[in-house]
Amino acid sequence: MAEDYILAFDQGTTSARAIEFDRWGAPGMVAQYDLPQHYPDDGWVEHDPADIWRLTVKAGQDIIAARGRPAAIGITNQRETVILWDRTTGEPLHRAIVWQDRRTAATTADLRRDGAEAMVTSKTGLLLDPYFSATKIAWILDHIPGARDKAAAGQVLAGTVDSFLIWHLTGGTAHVTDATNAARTLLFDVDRQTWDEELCALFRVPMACLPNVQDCAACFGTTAAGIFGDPILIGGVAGDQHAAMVGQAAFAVGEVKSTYGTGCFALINTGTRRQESSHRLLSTIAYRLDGQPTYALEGSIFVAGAAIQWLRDNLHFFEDAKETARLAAASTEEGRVVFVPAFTGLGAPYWDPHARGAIFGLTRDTQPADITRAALEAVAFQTADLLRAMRADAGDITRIKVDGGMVANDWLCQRLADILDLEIDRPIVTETTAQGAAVLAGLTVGWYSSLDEAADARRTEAVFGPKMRAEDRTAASARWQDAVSRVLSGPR
Ligand SMILES: Nc1ncnc2c1ncn2[C@@H]1O[C@H](COP(=O)(O)OP(=O)(O)O)[C@@H](O)[C@H]1O
Ligand SMILES: O=P(O)(O)OC[C@H](O)CO
Repeated sequence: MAEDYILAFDQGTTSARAIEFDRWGAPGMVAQYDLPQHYPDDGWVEHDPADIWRLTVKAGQDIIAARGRPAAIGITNQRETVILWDRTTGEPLHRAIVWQDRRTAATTADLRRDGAEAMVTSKTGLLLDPYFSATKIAWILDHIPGARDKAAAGQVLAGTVDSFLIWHLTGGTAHVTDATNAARTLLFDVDRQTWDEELCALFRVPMACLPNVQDCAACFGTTAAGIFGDPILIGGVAGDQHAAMVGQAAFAVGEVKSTYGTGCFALINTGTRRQESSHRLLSTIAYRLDGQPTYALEGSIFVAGAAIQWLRDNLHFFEDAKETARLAAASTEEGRVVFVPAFTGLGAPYWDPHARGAIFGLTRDTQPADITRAALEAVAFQTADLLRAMRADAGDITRIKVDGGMVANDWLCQRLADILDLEIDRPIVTETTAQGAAVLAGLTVGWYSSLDEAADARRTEAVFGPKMRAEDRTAASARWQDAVSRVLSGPR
């Protein structure tokens, strides 16, 4: 079925995936390769750009070898992660510094102490936290000998993972990104829709390093001959959480999607006028089409599925994440064990990069099943913290659309419904991130005339409703709040 499918790349934190989507939004063949993680120091997380490139190309080649040439390519990616590379050779200056990395916590704390946060938040919708790209770019420029001189001479290009991939896919001809990825850097004015001189000066990032910013559905370039055979148009790009808004068809004001992968990211559509948060949520771009941004409020949790991976890889509680549903159901303790997985600090609404993880309530008979259950419950409690802030900012929420690797877990979906006290709507296609990238590319090549037309593809597979007694929910939430208060680092 050559040219009758869109090839969507989902370059996530833990894997490089390529997925085939047809016109009706149905996924076909999937090629996936795990991405090696590097943890060189406490709170540091890196990826090798050569791995990101090699595994992405390999995944794409697998699909194209089996299915022929696609009509277009869509790209979605882990956000905030930055790569700097040489304009002539394409050689990276350093490993990618990943969104979870906290090495620049002192820089953002200093800037906050200097009173910069109000200006930064009003322009970017973000907060001063090491999560975002700007301080990571400056760190590489400051720590690689000669990098600042090279950047001053115009020899260094910087970008998020989409930008790095597109530059290489187009044979070094297109240095571009999309508005949603740009909006995560701390360097992009989300009202004026441009890189901002004052922000670039504050974070010491030369503007000349930054890519051109385009709509999410646009011509980003064509692949260089040879990588995937004949050239293919790259027609859609969005950060993964934004692509998931598209895949989940969360187009109406007030619609919420929450994605459960390595981390958890909940976004509520706030329409074409940007709304600022009064409760430490981020104000970001959901997607931008024809120059018009649609905005969202976002709550970001750094550790969701990553806690499951930690139980699997470090504590060897199980071999496959799938086993967690059975283990959690087998746990007989009633929520006495509370696990705060603040491995790399806490995100929204706490924003504490110095917090670290802890498990409370252990007794002589605590079993792996109890700790596994607590790891899944932590995902629900953290989402509850986000939704509390979201409701305070944006009004009532009665249903959320969920997706991501973790929502295959029925126990977790039921727990989410119980703790959040609302309906959890799980779609048939849970690869909504890649689906969103395919939809954006489909808009560019004329498969769809509007987002709404593409949205017809979304179908609900299951709805989980709350079953927990209100007093049990209140007691469980109080245990969680108490545990969180114990891991917060306090004023520094
Ligand atoms: N059945 C499951 N129950 C709980 N967690 C799961 C399950 N399946 C996968 N996960 C977790 O989900 C994450 C993978 O989800 P995915 O959406 O692929 O992540 P990412 O895009 O961040 O790489 C992993 O952290 C894994 O531990
Ligand atoms: O790769 P994921 O799916 O964990 O998403 C990472 C986020 O984009 C980080 O902000």
